[in-house]
Amino acid sequence: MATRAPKPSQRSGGGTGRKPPARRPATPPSRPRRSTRQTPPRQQTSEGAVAMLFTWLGRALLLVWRLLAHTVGFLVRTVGRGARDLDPDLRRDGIGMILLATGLLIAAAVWWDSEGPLLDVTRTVVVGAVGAFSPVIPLLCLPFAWRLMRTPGTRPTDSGRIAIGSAALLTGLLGLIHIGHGTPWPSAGMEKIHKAGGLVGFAASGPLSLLITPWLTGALLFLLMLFGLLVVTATPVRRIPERFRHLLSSLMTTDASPSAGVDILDPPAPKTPRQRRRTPRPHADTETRTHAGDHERPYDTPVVEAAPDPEPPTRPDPAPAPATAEQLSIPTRVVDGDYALPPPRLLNPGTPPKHRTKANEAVVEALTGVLQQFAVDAHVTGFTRGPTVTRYEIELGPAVKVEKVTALAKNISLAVKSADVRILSPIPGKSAIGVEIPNTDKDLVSLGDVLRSPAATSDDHPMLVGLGKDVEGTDVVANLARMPHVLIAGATGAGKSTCINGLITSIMMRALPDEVRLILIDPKRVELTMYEGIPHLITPIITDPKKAADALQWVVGEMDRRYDDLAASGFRHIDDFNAAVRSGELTTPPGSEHTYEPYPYLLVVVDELADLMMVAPRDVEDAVVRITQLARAAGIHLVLATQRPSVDVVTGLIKANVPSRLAFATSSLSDSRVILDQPGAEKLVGKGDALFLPMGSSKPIRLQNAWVSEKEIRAVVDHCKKQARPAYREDVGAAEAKKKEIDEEIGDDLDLLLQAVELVVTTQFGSTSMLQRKLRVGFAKAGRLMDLMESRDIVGPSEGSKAREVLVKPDDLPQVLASLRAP
Ligand SMILES: Nc1ncnc2c1ncn2[C@@H]1O[C@H](COP(=O)(O)OP(=O)(O)OP(=O)(O)O)[C@@H](O)[C@H]1O
Repeated sequence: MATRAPKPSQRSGGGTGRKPPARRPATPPSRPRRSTRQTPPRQQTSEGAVAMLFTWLGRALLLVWRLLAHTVGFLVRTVGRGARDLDPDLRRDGIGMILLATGLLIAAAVWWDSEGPLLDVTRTVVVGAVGAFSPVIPLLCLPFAWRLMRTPGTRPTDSGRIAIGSAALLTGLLGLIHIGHGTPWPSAGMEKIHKAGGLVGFAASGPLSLLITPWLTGALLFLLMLFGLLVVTATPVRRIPERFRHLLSSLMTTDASPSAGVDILDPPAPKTPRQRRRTPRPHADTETRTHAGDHERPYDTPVVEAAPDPEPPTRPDPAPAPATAEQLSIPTRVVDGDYALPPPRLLNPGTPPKHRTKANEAVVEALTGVLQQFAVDAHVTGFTRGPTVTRYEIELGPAVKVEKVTALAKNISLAVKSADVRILSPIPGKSAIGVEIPNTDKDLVSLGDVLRSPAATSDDHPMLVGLGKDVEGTDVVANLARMPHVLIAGATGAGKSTCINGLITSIMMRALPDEVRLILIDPKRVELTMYEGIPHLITPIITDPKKAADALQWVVGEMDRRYDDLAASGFRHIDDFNAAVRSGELTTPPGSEHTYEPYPYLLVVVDELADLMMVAPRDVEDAVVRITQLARAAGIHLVLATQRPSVDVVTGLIKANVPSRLAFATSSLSDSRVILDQPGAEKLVGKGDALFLPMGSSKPIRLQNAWVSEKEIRAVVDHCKKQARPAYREDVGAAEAKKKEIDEEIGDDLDLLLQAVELVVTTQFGSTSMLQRKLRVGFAKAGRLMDLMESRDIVGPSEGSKAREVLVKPDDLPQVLASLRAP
């Protein structure tokens, strides 16, 4: 966890230059104080003179080095001014190329002893500096150049860290090599220096060996090497065990995690489908798992347990399949032969997370300043940096009201120059107030990193998707099958579409088409078109809102069919049913035309619920409610997204039945209330900053949604399309509409129906209340008459409070009446 206590000087607000407060808060005795350093008395030993000599020697060397560095720096800066306008990627490529050229030059000078004045100088400098290590230098240039060119978004801070770490690593190593060769001094001849650790090796080990013996010097140099290694790999000492675990887990799983330091390598090939066949996991628990590489640490993310099934599923003798149940309604065999999942390398790594930056320290100072100005006895005791926001922890002194800090929200906003300050009181699980402030230097969270994290690779459930990283930098994944339905909302530009792309890409990356099938509804016609033709689809992408409403009706029918199979076979959940079918335990009786096959999960994604609700509010609401109430056990799950989270789109009924919510930045507090039933989303900063409220949880988790670019999506889509073609169901959104002939039996209502048709067609006004008034019937009867007319294409579908469209012209009335009278 990246919680760090600020420096004592920051806590006291020493650096702010503000007047001391009238009443200074008493610092609790337990708080660490600034340590006063004791300078040990100087020892006047005989070694003192030698030490002094080396100190001066060291200073002189440092002076020469600085002079050299400034000169080179000046030259580079002169060139750099022009280069500053270059695209960062081009700049990185340029540096990479220079590194490659340098490697080639050194290889020519050192490996092949080639002739030429520049090569002679290179040889003298390189061999003189690093001695026996010089043949390795060209090899080192290659990975560094590769990393620069391959890793987008490498920050200057990373380059600086890697340079410092490598320098320490190399110095330690050269010193050890020098000691290994008997620590020769230059006075013994440069030949010996060249064969040992070179001048750098000598500088690191020679003088020190005189002072503290070669053995002790060796030990110190070893520690220096170790330090260098930790700096290069950005591993604090306390995280060494965790890094080892990462390394082990990435060796044991097929995916290589870039966090394990292997981002320059292509991860191993994905599992074959046969390897990927899995035993379905228990479905009863609902969980959202997060992982930071260390399970030992407590995490805030709730693990939500839904009520377990009261009894395990029974395995009755296969009963005859019900007559109404169709053959498996989704063709499951879309895959001929082996289907390889897309390789993880198709998704790019993000930027490496930073745990502390100057911006964070400036905010700690500003917060401390505000607390002091208002004489509140409270202290900033640490902070946790996430990719988008940092959570600063404030602990109160004794008998200080929480309101004293929360009332300062606007002053804090002013001090840290950000309108999006969110105060958490308390931080869940801590007796501290949290102040979440957006980072001015954000990190990019990539879907690739989340899907390669142990949180995702440790579970091979096909419906597991990568969501992003929480405020502590922990990877957040979620199993859509256990959510079991999710509502995604947020203002335009807040990151909804990116999130939906992340969900669909996760499915394509992890699930075979036989395991998860998709229905994508995109009335906006722009967001989801790039998925057209992937083998997971069971119908082309639906863009017509009317067809979308019919498709939802089809899903209801599909759900009923699955329930029929479940009821006939005595299973309570599709996972158990599938397991029994796969193991051969469940078969239909001999002679039956019906065969059991595993049902794939069916994921329905609606990108813009508002467009559907405008066209057929009642039908859409009915279908959504029915699906969300029942479909979980049938393996059918909904993702509903909207940028208009108003009550007419996200109705009370829909809200009550869609338990998981993901809120991106909303434009108002009331929108936040509609999605989350609480404020908070209006304070989000956009661009994927989100609040996730999993089913059963009352406290939302703040997370930075994972980014996936269009280019990456296209690569994954292309891969999937090359593996298999979609097998579309013709009846989705069409045949199922026929199901609307709910009231085939006109029965005793024929006379009334004829009157109603006459009325509606002659007036060309399809209103239920008109039928009520003119025919003197109740609301239920008038509604039924309208449904009968809709199922016979006399009127169009319901349009909410508006009258229905009348589809029959007055001229055609006699014909229609005659067909109704016909038996
Ligand atoms: N997870 C993310 N990480 C980084 N940047 C993001 C992320 N999500 C969104 N963005 C940025 O925000 C912009 C808008 O995102 P997106 O198109 O997903 O928003 P939206 O809510 O779907 O908007 P609309 O409703 O208009 O389609 C993106 O182009 C990108 O620059």
